[in-house]
Amino acid sequence: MASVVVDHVSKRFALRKDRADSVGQLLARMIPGRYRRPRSEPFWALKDISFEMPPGISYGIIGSNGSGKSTLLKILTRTMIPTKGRVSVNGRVSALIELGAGFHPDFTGRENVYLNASILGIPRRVVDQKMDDIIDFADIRPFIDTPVKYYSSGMHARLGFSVATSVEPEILIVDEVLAVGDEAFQQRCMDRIFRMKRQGTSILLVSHDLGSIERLMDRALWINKGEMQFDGLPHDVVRAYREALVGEQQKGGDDTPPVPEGTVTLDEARMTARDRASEVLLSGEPAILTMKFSNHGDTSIPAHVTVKFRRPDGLDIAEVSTLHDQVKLTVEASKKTRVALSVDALWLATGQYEVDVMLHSIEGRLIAEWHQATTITIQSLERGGGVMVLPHGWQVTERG
Ligand SMILES: Nc1ncnc2c1ncn2[C@@H]1O[C@H](COP(=O)(O)OP(=O)(O)OP(=O)(O)O)[C@@H](O)[C@H]1O
Repeated sequence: MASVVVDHVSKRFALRKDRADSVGQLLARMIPGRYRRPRSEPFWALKDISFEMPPGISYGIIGSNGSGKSTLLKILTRTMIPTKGRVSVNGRVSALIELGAGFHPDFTGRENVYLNASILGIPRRVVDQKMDDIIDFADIRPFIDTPVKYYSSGMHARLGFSVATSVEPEILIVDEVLAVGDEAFQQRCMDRIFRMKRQGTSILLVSHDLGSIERLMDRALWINKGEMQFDGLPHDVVRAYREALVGEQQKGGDDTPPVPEGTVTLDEARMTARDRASEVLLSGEPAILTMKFSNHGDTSIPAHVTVKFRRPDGLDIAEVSTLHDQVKLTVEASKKTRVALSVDALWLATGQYEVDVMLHSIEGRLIAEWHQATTITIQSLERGGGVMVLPHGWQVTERG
């Protein structure tokens, strides 16, 4: 049985249309007998959404602002009732949806941990055992006995996330709240989410961080203006969503002229071992791909670089991009721009591999692509078949 079933769910809000056009109209409303009920119009924030999340499967939900993602999560956690359709959620749910939701402002952080846990049915004895971990992960020890109304939004988010993930849920539902924390904290959150996922927790994560959705989730859902646009593998959903975003940007009056062909050239692309002077790479060793671009035009071009590693038979092995990793880059006019991609380990089997390089403008237009910009040779000391070298170990235990 699926752990989450969303069955033809729609949600209608009443959108108030009672804008007063003048102070006179505003005052007139206050006169007894002249009060009119504000006019309202129905607004469907969700329209006929259906999907199923099997146990242990993690879903990322994406969509532009106001598309209905938070509304869907609120319906799943039963803080909101659907106008049509039904949801069923099987398993112990822990959710982090609104900043500080479930926190009582006058209670201290510690008291709120107990309060939250008791709502989730976690006994006090268990919370006592976990308290130190919860405080440490949230990194708020000096403030744990201070009422949460004095917490910053970052402290709220840290404590909320720490509690929600420390109670060993079967289903973890997280909205974009993580975005308020600093980058180091966001990284720790993503690491913890990933660890929980590996241990079997189903994650439902709303995020604008498309790279994390692609890396960490098993499936993705794109909600567009309240409607289900795409339910599929993260890579496919994210790609379709990105393409739509680029299309919209272009429609929205992107009048930067296309960069003429030949304006940017790739003068060099070379992959070498990071810690020794060698172009033959040992499988698993750190490596650096150095690219040198020349911009022969007289306008600097803010751009994104994408690098794709391929096997000569066309199998895509990996693709990375400054867009996904949110790295800013400008190919300066009449200059050379050096871009280095540092790779911690390429666990590839012995063989030759091809590297393609693409350059896009920030509006998403292809400026140039260099198919087989360089070739890399990998040598592996391991025997065995397959595409990759598997870092591994064996353990044999004799019994009896
Ligand atoms: N209680 C409410 N009353 C009226 N309209 C609402 C209510 N809650 C949400 N909406 C509207 O429903 C739509 C969907 O909102 P929702 O917060 O679910 O979007 P979202 O995809 O989570 O957006 P974001 O990425 O900005 O968080 C928006 O237009 C919002 O203004």
